[in-house]
This record gives sequence, C-alpha cells and structure tokens, in this order.
Amino acid sequence: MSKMRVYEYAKKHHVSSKVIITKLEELGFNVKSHMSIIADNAMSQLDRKLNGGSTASAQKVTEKPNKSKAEGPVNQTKIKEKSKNETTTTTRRNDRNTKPVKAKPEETNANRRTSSGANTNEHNRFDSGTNNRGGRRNNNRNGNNNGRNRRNRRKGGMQQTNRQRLEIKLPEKITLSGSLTVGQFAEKLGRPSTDIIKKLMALGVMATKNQDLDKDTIELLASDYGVAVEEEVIIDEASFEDEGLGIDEKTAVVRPPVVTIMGHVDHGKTTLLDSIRHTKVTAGEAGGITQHIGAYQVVHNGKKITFLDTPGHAAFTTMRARGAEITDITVLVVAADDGVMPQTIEAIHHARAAKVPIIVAVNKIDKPNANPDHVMQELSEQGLIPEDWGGDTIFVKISAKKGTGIDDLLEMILLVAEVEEFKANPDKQARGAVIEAELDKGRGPVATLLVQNGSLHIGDPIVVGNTYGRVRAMVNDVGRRVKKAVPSTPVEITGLNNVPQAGDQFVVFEDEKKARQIGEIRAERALITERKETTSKVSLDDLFEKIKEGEMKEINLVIKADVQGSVEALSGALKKIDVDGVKVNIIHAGAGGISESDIILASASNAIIIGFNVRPDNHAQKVAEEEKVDIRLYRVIYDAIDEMEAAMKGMLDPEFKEKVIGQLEVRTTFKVSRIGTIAGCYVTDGLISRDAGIRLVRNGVVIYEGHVDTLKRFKDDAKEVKAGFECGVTLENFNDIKEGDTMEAYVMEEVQPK
Ligand SMILES: Nc1nc2c(ncn2[C@@H]2O[C@H](COP(=O)(O)OP(=O)(O)OP(=O)(O)O)[C@@H](O)[C@H]2O)c(=O)[nH]1
Repeated sequence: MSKMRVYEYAKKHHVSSKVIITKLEELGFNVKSHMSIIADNAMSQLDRKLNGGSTASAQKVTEKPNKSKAEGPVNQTKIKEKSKNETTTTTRRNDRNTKPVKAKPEETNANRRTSSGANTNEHNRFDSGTNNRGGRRNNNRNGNNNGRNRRNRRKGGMQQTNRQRLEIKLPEKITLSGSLTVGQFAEKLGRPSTDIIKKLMALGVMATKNQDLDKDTIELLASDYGVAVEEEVIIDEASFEDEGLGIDEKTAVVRPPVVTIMGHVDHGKTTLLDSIRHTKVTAGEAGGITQHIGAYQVVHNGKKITFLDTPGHAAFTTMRARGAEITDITVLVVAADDGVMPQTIEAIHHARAAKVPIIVAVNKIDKPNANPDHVMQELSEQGLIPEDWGGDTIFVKISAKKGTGIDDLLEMILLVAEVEEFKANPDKQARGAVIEAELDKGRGPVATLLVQNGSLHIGDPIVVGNTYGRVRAMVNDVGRRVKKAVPSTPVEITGLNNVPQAGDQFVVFEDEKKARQIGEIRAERALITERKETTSKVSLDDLFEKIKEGEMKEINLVIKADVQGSVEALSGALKKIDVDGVKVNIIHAGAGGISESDIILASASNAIIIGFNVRPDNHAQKVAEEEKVDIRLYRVIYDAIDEMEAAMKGMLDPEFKEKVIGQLEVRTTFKVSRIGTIAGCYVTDGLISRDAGIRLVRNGVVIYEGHVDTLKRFKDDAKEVKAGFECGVTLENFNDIKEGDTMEAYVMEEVQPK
C-alpha cells in the first residue's frame, strides 16, 4: 500500500480532510494536520471503518460500477481498478454458485485458455469475446445448452475473424510519443478500432475511438498482439545541454587537459598562473602575452595544457552552476608559510563536488618560515594524503615567485591527464562552453570559448547560450588570428548577435538558418523561464515530492555554523538521517557566515544550505534568491535535524514560514541606566515594526534572537520605521548591542499548503 497523506486519502474518498482526521482520531490515531501521512495500520482500519468491512476499492466498485465510462484518458490505474471491479463481480456470482474463482484477471484468462483448450496464443490473451464467455460458462455450466450452442456459434465466427485478421500482417513494432487515441493506436496496428475497444472492454474499460490511451495501456495492449512499443525519440535540438558533448569513444583521440587553479586568498594563485604563462608561452609569439582571453595554453615536453586564467573557485563554480563542466584537473595552491585555510577547504569541497582530481601545489617554499610538511599533515586530515605517505594525492613543492618546481607541476598535470585519458573527436562539429564574454565597443559581442569537442572553424554557424551567429573572427590566447580551434583550445570569437554568459554552452550547426532558428527558440524560452521564475533547484518544502518521485537518492547539503564544534555536531547528526534509503550528502561544511561562494556551490550542486547561528550577508541573500537556493536557518541543532527528517518523510509542517521584512544597521549605542542599551539604527532595507522578531548579527553570526522591546522615532513611540529612516531600538532582555551590528526584522507568515 502506498503512503498517503490525509488530504490525499480524503480526496480519494470524496470527503473532507476533517472527516478523515475525525475518523482517525476515533480510531485512536493522533493526527497533526491534513498533511500528515497515514500509517499503514491506520489506513487499513480506516478503510474498514469507511467501508463497513469491505475494502475501499470494493466499496467504490459497488457504488459506482460504471465509472470507467467517465471521460478522460484510459490508464493502467483505471484498468487495475476495473480488473478489481470485474473480479469483485465475478467473485460475488461465484459466491452464489459456491465456486470461488481466482482474483487476478490474468489467472481468469489462463483458466479460460486452458478450458477452451485451443487458444494458447498470447496475442489473444485479453480477447473480450472469450473472456466474457468465460464468465458466462461458469453461470451456464448447470446444463444450459442454449448458452453452449450460442457459444459454439460465436466461437466459429470468431475463429473465422481471427483467420481473416491473421492475413493482415501486424507490424513488428510501433512508435509513440506520449499518448495515442484508440483510433490512432488501431491504425498503427492495422486493426479496426472495434478490436481495440473490445480488448479494453475485456479489461473492464469502456472506451470510444477518440479516447486517449496512456503509454502503459498502449504497451499492455500492444504486447497482447506481440507488437513492441518504442518511444519516439524527439530530439529537441534547442535543448542541446541535455545531449552532452557527444564524444564518440571509438574515434576519440587524446586532447589537452583543462586546468583550474584554486586556493586561499594570497596563497599565490595569480603568481602561479603568471609564472606558468611567462615561462611557457613561447616568446616571440605575435601579440606576445599581452592578450588576456580568460584561458591560455602552454606546451610542456611537446604536450599542451590549457589553463583557465581566472583563479578562484567563484569562477569555477559559477561555470558549474550554469551547467558547464570544463575543468579536468584542479591545482590546489597552499602557501607553505600559512597552511590550510578556510578557502583551501572550500576549494577541496568544490573540486570534490565536481568530481575533479586535485593536484596540490605547496607554494612559497622559498620563504624562510615555509613548512611544507605541516601543509601535508593538514591536508591529510582533509583526506588528501600525499603519495609519499601512502596516499594517492600528488603534492608538488613550488615557488611561484621564483619559478621553482613549475616544470614538476606541469609534469604531474600531464601525468594525471595521461591516467585520466581526456579525449575528444576533432573531426566533429564543435561544442563547448563560454569562459568569458563582453560587449566590445568596436567589435560587438566578444566571447571566449573553450572547445570541448569537435573543431571550431571560421564561418561556422553557431548557437552560444541564448545567442547565435556565425564565427566571424577567431583569435587565440596569444592574440593570433586562427582559422580552426581543436578540442581544449580557448579562442575569442566575434560574430554573435548578443553577449552570452560565462558557463553557457555552445554548439555549431550545419547552416546559419538553423542556428538562427535554434538561437531564437532558446532566447524565447529563456525569457519565458525568467518570467515564470521556474526552478529545478531542490528546496526543503518539495524534498519529499522529489524523493517520492524517485528523483532524489541523495540530498546535498552545505552546512554553515558559528563555530567548528557546531559544524561537526550538525554534520554528524544530519549524516545519520536515513529515510527511505535517501542519503544525506554534505558537500561542504564550515564555520562562519553564509557567503556568496556557499550559495554558488549550493546552486551548482543542487544543495540546500543549513545555517546554524549564522546568517547570509545581504549580497549572499540576493544571490540565493537569484539562484533559487533554499537557505534554512536554525538556532537549535535538533530543530535542524528534526526539520530535515520531517521534510524527508513528507511531514514538514508547512503552516508558518519566516519572512524577513527589514534590515537595520546599528550606527551608535546609548546606555541608559533604567532602560539598558538603546541602539541608534538606520533602516537600510524594508522596514522594522514594533511587533517584529529581531535577529542581531555580528560578523555573520547571530548574537541574539528575540523581539523588539521599544521602537522610537526621535522621542515618540513608532509602530514601524521604513527604509531610509533612523530609529531607536531596544531589545527584549538584551543589552550587548554594538556599533556595526546589523539587525534583521522578520515576521512569521502563514503558508497555505500546496
Ligand atoms: N615568497 C613568495 N611569495 C609569493 C609566492 N607566490 C606568491 N607570492 C606572493 O604572495 C602574494 C599573493 O600572491 P597572489 O598570486 O596575488 O595570490 P592569490 O592567491 O592570487 O591571491 P588572491 O587573488 O587575492 O586570491 C603576492 O605578494 C605574491 O608576490 C612564492 O612562491 N614565494
């Protein structure tokens, strides 16, 4: 029996949720709301109570025996219901004759087949004529010769029709996209519609020629004729992201690896990129190295490596958030004099979420206080164990500033590339992603593309994100005009009708007309999507639906908390939740406020953010809204765990949701002996009201949560103060307010269940 919520059950039985809640309470079950799931034992008792002892479906059948005549598409559920219906009726008759008949329709048919002795043809399993006769035979067995004669006459006629039908050859397979009407299905089979209608009747479904059949029913009927059903593959060329890069393993050849450099602030990412570029880009190339197109290629030992010239994980994950997976290898730069820092860990999590191998570059080894062993030790704790210590992570000691170890690093990148075997088909039409794009005053839209498969040529008709055009000019990373770009090559192109976005994907089409058509469709779709503000991102509210529909087997979480201890406690507890075999997967956990980087990571990995005693800053909040990332904030660890578990079980209480109504900055404070600390605030966004809930935030961490005690405009009490105005605020039982703190005003709003 599948799980059902109270309202679903009520709907099924055409009564109000209240009736069901009352009945459940009468049965001694505690029901929270109409959203509550009915336990299996409760459901069976409820079924009995509602139906006076019979099952729910039997009751329904008794009341409405001809429900199948109702309009609407025929589907398997209806058939199953009808089969039950049929069965119930038969059982009753047989009860009277004290001859019980097996319940399942197949078995009834099997009986019929055996008793008729002749027809073992699978194709006629559901033949309505025979099936009805089966029922009649039971009734007529007590010596009704008229019935038998009639049956024999019909049987003769039937055999003749079957012979005629055999002459019309059935197709081996039929194709379908979505549903078909009875008439269309019959036409595909080369059979009269009446045949199909009869078969449906045998299944207890009354259908007309124009009635829609769903896919399952079509498959069922077709298999009865021994005909296979194939889904028609409609290639939506405008949704090329779904097609992947189209790499053909058989003809694929090795391509250069694409490398991204990540690491903590000031650990030397830019210096390393510059150092590689200076030492490796051949001097004397036209344009030299003045050109910057967001990526460059170097040659080491005769082999090419492509570097993305935008250090930092923000760029990396923004790409991923847009669906582009372009990095093959991550070089994690860690300064030997500083060791593992928060962004080092973040970078590890970003790379892991993207399933990209990591090479560690221990930088600044020229410094007197450099301690590479310490870095190795710290990274081992993060699961990156050096090869020297028995692990499988490559560590290279470098000085980006002095150029030490750069060759070793490149050597190692090539080694990883060799092991991973990055391949592409240079002979295909090009596909890839946008690294950067901008509007150039003179040249119009300019985009740096990374060719990921195939080769890009001058003149190629192209669709890039929601833009299109023809590759007018193509320039490589050293400023040279080129006619062709093979896989893993970054090139800057002109000729697009608009500016695409970083991370957008591109595809070359056979002709310009097609490219234009596809580009326009995509632009239009993007506009509609933007208008609808639709999102496929997961939120705690819709988690259960996704689990139920089998869409989710893993729930990705980003956890942020005020201190490391809470991070560990919360991560540990959340990881243990296991509902319906769905696993909680923590892709990043760290101490500190919720930053834009957290949001982008969550967006790229379709994760929910769990914040404990922390808040997103204003910018992060805006990005979260844009990216539709669900942020859940808690002050009690158990609330977080309970809510996550409830959401996974579909029991999330949807009644109230917090709505932030305003943001305030504390600009000064006054201490008044009898009153306490008065915060002189400026409302930066929205408003604050007298009855609002307040959160006091210091450096991204929630210091206080409670209520406004007094709210004043100058000396007068105020009901609310809007953005752009100053006010005096005191908080209930709290005085530790400091200049520079921020306040978040919120109210609780009732949410209508979906
Ligand atoms: N001694 C020494 N200094 C280095 C080395 N690599 C980088 N630095 C210095 O470290 C500082 C930061 O280097 P950057 O390359 O800007 O670091 P980054 O990681 O790109 O920094 P952000 O862009 O701010 O994230 C600069 O002053 C560099 O000169 C090195 O190998 N040795």
